[in-house]
Amino acid sequence: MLSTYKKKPAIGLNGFAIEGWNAIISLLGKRSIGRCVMAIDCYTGIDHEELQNQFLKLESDLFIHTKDLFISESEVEVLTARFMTDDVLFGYNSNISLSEYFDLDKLKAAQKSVGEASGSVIIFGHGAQLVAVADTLIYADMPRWEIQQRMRRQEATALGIDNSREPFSFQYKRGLFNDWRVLDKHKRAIYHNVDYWLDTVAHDSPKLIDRQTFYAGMDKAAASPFRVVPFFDPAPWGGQWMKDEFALDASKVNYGWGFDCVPEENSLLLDVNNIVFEMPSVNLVYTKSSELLGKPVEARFGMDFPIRFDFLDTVNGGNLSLQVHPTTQYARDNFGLHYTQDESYYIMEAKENAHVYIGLKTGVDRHVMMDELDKAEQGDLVFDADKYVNKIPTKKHDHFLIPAGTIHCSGMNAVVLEISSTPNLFTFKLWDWQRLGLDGKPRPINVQRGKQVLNWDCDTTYTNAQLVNNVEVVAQGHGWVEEKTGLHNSEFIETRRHTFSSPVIHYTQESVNVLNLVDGEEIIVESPTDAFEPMIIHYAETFIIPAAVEAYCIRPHGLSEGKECITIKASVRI
Ligand SMILES: O=P(O)(O)OC[C@H]1O[C@@H](O)[C@@H](O)[C@@H](O)[C@@H]1O
Repeated sequence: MLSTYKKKPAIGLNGFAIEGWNAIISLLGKRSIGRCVMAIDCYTGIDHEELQNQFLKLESDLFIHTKDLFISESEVEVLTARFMTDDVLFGYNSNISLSEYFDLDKLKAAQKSVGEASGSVIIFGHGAQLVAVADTLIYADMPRWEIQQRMRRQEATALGIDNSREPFSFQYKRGLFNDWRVLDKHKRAIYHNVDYWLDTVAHDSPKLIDRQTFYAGMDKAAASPFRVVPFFDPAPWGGQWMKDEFALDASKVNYGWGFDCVPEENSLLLDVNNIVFEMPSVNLVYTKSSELLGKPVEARFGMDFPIRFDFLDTVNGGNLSLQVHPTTQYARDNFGLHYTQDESYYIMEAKENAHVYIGLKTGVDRHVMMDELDKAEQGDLVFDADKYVNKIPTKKHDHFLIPAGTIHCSGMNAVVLEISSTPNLFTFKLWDWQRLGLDGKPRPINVQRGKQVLNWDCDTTYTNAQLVNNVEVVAQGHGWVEEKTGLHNSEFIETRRHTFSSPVIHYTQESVNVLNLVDGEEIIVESPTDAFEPMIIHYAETFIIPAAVEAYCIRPHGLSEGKECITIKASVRI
């Protein structure tokens, strides 16, 4: 089958971009002559040695690596212990600042030597800009998905600690709860000072763009429909649908997850005169928050992109773990989250026997059920999920609403488009069907935490009335129908489904819109006022419309011309 799903969407623009170390070092060499300070600040995940070796070629009179100015690794452990916690999966969101990683005496001595230097100075490493205000500031960025690949290959070190030998889940936990928060806070403070952005995702093929090009890319993305770069990962329950549909690596055992819109973790590509520059898409959220999110959304969520779209593929795979997500207060008290992991499952594809587990059966005895889950966690019992949880047969276009506290999981042989709030780690597994994780070990079960957040009022009656296919027609016209499909009234996301064979006008209404083409081969997104370039979208592609776009028109296109297509759109309820 020929896949139409685009895996490398890029925003095209003209600007300044160069590629290759020779070109980059030669350009920067011209800016590093005489009495001048150049700082190369960076994110985690970069190859420190590779970058240091390249910048040493500039033969500066003084070269400072900020790692030599940091407190010791054991002091970093102490500094971060409260946020790392003893839990194997969950930490607490850190409020540490990057300046706390510096040994003050060493920092002062370095600052003195920079002040006294008569020639060129290079300061390299995390927080380089905190050592001295540079004449030229370069930021070596790294998207989180690439960092995770490097963590798995033991190639990445954490902020102030070399934890590359630790299991991936520990490295990820330190990144998510501490390092990336610390570095994002620092990056937000220096965006406007950065002269050049450096992309070293592809080893040996670095790219550099300048400040004007960076902002031209941000301006364009914040004013047009765009896509982020999707990424895919195997899972213990993973399936085979995405492999074919998206033409993924056939040699992989399966693909479970497809992350199509998690801007904290996805990349954004800028195609600058045919040089494709990769950066974390969160740069757009941080530099264009009100244009992208909309002012009322920014007022509520700050610089968090609150909507997540991802795929869960269980076709010829298994059931997800039977699970529950924390209530808002629990997530706030225990993990320092501002909002919790509210979810929904939009069914993209379903084989004949597909089903979703959701909500408790009416009349279950909570004490007996919890006792059995406890025993199952100890390995003393095989938990009978069907006895306690509603198992609902499903078909394409069903929409299940899953507010925090709802027991749930997708069964095998379905493709779920998750339309959820952004947090995605906070899954309390209650039962994992006696199955091992991909590393051959049982995955952590959290019955004790689950007990504290399970919504026992969510029985069969409640589930059927409030969580399954709560569909209502809200508007229609010639050749189109708009339906509200959710989410539940205790979740902040609004979803609208449009079924159409003729053009449909949409309004962002001061919220970022996230959409997916859930039926039909191809549509085109256009501006009624020619304010942005038209964008073609194929089946299953997720795309983002910044709030600042205000009005946009979607119609069937190409192979779908004149045929019926269906989009699902999510926005923040204001
Ligand atoms: O990998 P398991 O725990 O089976 O779950 C798979 C996924 O299920 C979904 O409903 C979400 O809650 C995800 O956060 C979770 O990762």
